[in-house]
Amino acid sequence: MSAPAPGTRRLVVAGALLDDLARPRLLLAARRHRPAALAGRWELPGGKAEPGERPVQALRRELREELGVEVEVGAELPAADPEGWPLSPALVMRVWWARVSAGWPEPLEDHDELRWLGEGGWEGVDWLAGDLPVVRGLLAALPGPRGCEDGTP
Ligand SMILES: Nc1nc2c([nH]c(=O)n2[C@H]2C[C@H](O)[C@@H](COP(=O)(O)OP(=O)(O)OP(=O)(O)O)O2)c(=O)[nH]1
Repeated sequence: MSAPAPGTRRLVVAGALLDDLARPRLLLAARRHRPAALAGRWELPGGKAEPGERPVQALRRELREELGVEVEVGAELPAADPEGWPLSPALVMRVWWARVSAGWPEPLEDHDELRWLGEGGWEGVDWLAGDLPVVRGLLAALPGPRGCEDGTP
């Protein structure tokens, strides 16, 4: 299959919401209840950027609409593809580390459950297929013995 032409996929933005950006332990996962084809599967909260909308601005809007929170946005999780993490032939996703700065996350729109996944449990829900490499990328990017560094002081 040939790669999609650059810029033809719709951008999805998502937050890897942590309890603490400097010493992450908990990651927030959200279970979709719609559409039917995705219901019951878990994802990172976020959504589609509108045409002309800056990606981080879109992320803040989506998290406000979906979870009712304001966030501190950290670094982006780099993907091998400069456009982001492929989700489907039509969708590509960019992901930022983030932390809730105001409010408490509630499943207000597309989700019926939110779960803070603890250490060792980040892969333990039924993620949407495109999210598995992302979650592994998040784990690999964690500092210290859990991640790509060997933890040697
Ligand atoms: N938000 C989010 N969407 C994901 C992830 N993984 C994944 O495959 N997707 C897919 C599911 C959807 O097909 C698409 C995101 O669309 P969405 O329905 O959340 O977008 P939206 O809130 O802007 O809603 P709409 O405009 O389509 O009504 O990307 C993920 O981790 N987070």
